[in-house]
Amino acid sequence: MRIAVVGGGAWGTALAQVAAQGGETLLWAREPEVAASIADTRENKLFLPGVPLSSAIRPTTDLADLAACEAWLMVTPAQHMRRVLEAAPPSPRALILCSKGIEESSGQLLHQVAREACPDAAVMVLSGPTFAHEVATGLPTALTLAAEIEAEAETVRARLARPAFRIYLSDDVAGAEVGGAVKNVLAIACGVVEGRGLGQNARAALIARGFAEMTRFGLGRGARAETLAGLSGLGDLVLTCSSTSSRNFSLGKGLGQGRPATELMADRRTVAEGAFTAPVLRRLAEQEGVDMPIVAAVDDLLAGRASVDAVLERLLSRPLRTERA
Ligand SMILES: NC(=O)c1ccc[n+]([C@@H]2O[C@H](COP(=O)([O-])OP(=O)(O)OC[C@H]3O[C@@H](n4cnc5c(N)ncnc54)[C@H](O)[C@@H]3O)[C@@H](O)[C@H]2O)c1
Ligand SMILES: O=P(O)(O)OC[C@H](O)CO
Repeated sequence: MRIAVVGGGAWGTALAQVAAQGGETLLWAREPEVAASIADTRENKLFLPGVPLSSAIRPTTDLADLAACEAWLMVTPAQHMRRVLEAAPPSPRALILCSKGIEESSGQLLHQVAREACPDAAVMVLSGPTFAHEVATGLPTALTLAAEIEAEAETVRARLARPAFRIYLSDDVAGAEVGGAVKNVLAIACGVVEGRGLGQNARAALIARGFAEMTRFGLGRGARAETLAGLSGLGDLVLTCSSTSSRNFSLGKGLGQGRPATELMADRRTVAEGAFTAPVLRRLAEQEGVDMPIVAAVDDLLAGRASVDAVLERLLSRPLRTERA
């Protein structure tokens, strides 16, 4: 199975590094300087500096080259995936979604976007606690590959899995996606706690109550509770809420230190998906009557509608209730 990775950011480059262990791997990058940097120096200086890359990664900026590959790993930012698929050659056999987010314009999860754009492809979701720089340097990592057609998923797993890149199969596509999308918003909230100096107790409370929000939203979208409690949900939530290696956590830390979102978002070349997921997730939750107060607080902070102290007071003055509510 010939693999193409679509997106030359940190995660696309790390995934190409894994796939290249099993044979030549195409890496489509939007930026000519990224393709040139990989071809000339075997390093993605812009998005994954300092990691020597395999000679089996073949960089390109031409989407037409994807036609030669049976499986595409989609690793563009979530808001750009549909446009890239529409500009690419006709459907591959397998489309493996590795981005984390919800399409703002349609409110769709990415597997729904992919099905619309590529109706003939077997659509899968690959997600879990996976900092790109750790994967690219071969540190042990485990993740979930969710697909409706198990045989296709097994073929993809056989091509990609390595001892230090452990892939667990699931048939809960929506569940694997919801976890990755929602945890980015919650990681911003945990960053705020860190930046404002609110303490470790507050961060643990946010993780647990944030997980309750993720579960409520996910169950409403047909996700299963055990998927949300697995690698792509709780596992990724714990990782991203605990480290400044997370771009989402770092963004939240800046907000907690009192810097405005506009300043923190200006000129950044890397993507903090939670900033794009928060408004659409809040909108969907309100439409569907799902209580997500932490997500709403992050949305207000990002939009500059409320200060850290105001959202904190709002969260702390909510009525006391049972834990399962
Ligand atoms: N970095 C990680 O550790 C990691 C791990 C798992 C999942 N992800 C997810 O992977 C996705 C990509 O993140 P990343 O970390 O590889 O990116 P990045 O922040 O390293 O780089 C930004 C990427 O956005 C692309 N981009 C910018 N504007 C674009 C446009 N108009 N059209 C298409 N692409 C455009 C750039 O080409 C580049 O590939 C995100 O959804 C992210 O949540 C990231
Ligand atoms: O740096 P972040 O916050 O985009 O997180 C990266 C990955 O999603 C962690 O699994």
